[in-house]
Amino acid sequence: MILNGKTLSEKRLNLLKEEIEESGIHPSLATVLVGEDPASQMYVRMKHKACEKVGITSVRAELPAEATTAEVLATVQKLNDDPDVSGILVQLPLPPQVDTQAVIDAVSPEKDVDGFHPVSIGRLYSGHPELVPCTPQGIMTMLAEYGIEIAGKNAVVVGRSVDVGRPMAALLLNADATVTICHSRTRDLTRIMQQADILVSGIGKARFVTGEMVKEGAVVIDVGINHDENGKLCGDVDFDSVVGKASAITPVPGGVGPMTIATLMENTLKAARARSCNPAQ
Ligand SMILES: Nc1nc2c(c(=O)[nH]1)N[C@@H](CN(C=O)c1ccc(C(=O)N[C@@H](CCC(=O)O)C(=O)O)cc1)CN2
Repeated sequence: MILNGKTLSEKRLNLLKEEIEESGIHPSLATVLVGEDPASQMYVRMKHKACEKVGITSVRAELPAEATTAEVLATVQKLNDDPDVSGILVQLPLPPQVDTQAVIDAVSPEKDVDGFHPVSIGRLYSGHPELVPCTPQGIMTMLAEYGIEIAGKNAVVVGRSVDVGRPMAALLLNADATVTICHSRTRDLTRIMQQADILVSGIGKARFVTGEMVKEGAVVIDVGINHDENGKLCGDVDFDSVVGKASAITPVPGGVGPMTIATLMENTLKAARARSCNPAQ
């Protein structure tokens, strides 16, 4: 079974549009883009397009590639203080001179629609998530929508990044999977991957995961955004060699990526709802 993130995200966005119309709430998302990285520019454009589709107001802050940490922090602070903004998204990666963690820490936890703030991460790891990072939450939505059971399964997450690997592991743990996180220093990586009922790869190596690394019937989730030697977009998973072995697999493109955007829209409504209950925030 191929898990179609493109179709599913469209379905979720249509539902969200209705929900927003009926809610009487006016969510708004502010994006912060520093520099002119073409991929980041494209992702930000996709986010604004999704906002338009579902009825979320969106505003953009753009800073030059040479912006300092202080300048980015001042932009975030302005958005924190703006009562018309319900969610703030700082597009990553930031240029090397900017202190990324300081910027993440500066976003008000109530507006942290990316779910990267330490408060959001703490809530997630304590088993009481509120705003959860969009890519892993999008994967959980996908698993639920396709009726894939998680409780009691062996889940292996390859990659320990703050935006994908770590929150993914926490979500799977909260859903009662037995979770192993692998990383660059993991020994016997192939043997561990072969034991996975659910395998999530977010390591950023083009077509690294091949058929012999995957257990028969495994669910394989590909978070990779890579380009192969011909410049073609591809994931971490060698789709052609894995598709025959997996019981379910996400393609790249058209798998996890669109779910990231749909989840961002859902998080923005969630943040706006919380503010409407507690306008003093
Ligand atoms: N602040 C954040 N920065 C980044 C995040 C994030 O969640 N928050 N994630 C990634 C990039 N990203 C969103 O920002 C993202 C990546 C890919 C897609 C997507 O839909 N990709 C398409 C293919 C698009 C193409 O043609 O290249 C797909 O997979 O089908 C959406 C969002 C890093 N930064």
